[in-house]
Amino acid sequence: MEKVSEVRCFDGWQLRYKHRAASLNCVMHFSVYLPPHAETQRVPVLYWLSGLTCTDENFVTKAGAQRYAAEHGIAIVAPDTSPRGDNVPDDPEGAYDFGLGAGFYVNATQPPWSSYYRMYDYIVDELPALVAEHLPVDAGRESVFGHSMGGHGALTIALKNPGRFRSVSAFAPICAPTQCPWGEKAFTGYLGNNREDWQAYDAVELITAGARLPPLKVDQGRSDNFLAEQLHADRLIQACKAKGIAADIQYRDDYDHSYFFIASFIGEHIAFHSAALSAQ
Ligand SMILES: N[C@@H](CCC(=O)N[C@@H](CSC=O)C(=O)NCC(=O)O)C(=O)O
Repeated sequence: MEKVSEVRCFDGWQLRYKHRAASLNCVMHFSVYLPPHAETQRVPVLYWLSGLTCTDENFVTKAGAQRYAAEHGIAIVAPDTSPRGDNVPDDPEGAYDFGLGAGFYVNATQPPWSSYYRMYDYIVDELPALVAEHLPVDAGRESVFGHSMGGHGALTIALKNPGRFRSVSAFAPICAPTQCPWGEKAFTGYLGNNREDWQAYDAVELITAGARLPPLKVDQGRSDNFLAEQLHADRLIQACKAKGIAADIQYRDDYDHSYFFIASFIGEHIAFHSAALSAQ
């Protein structure tokens, strides 16, 4: 992989890399924050999955996470949200909720998407292997968090890999993508018309089917324009309750879907992950 930028930040480094991604059949960029502790030791690593329309840079420039990552001695890896490049197919109408910037963290099975859109494999296998090979992280101490489409990604990746992640958290996640317009459009395109195939990437369905979760924290703004139609936090609360899963899922009055909301609670999320990542 090739470093494309480095900036000093809270005595650590905000870094950006590019590399050829075999799982996505294209060149990808990702960002990494390394805390000061990484100069002398391997540090735990937290993967941030962004939402629709984002690249790896939205989180880096808007969430204000670096101060907290530096305090807790945690690296944060922020990947892009889809394969990229002139050859990569996009939504035929250029819509923001499918194709470029909207990979939904699944492995597409339908052509032409299946030749590039394998974001699940990229996030679960290829990127962590690359990070562990080249950066001073402790690959045995990993957690995952994300926003909206990325919150869906974080939840489903934690659910599908029991024992791998120490903790999972999400801001305004798409909790039941098989039951909302964003998810129905994306899953029809990437996975085909058989709705049974979609369930493997639906957090509420996976929890209801008995999948295990590490400690879970979710924040959801009550003034989020997408809450009623797309996100369905109540269904996540109900699914956890039905399975006796003790999750910290909170509604936040007046907060919307934006990075202002994320920046307001990012410190609490990183402290939550730090507790799990530092436990023996
Ligand atoms: N049409 C809107 C919707 C895009 C949007 O709100 N994107 C969110 C994530 S939504 C779910 O995955 C986002 O994080 N945007 C980037 C940002 O920096 O705020 C639009 O295009 O605005």
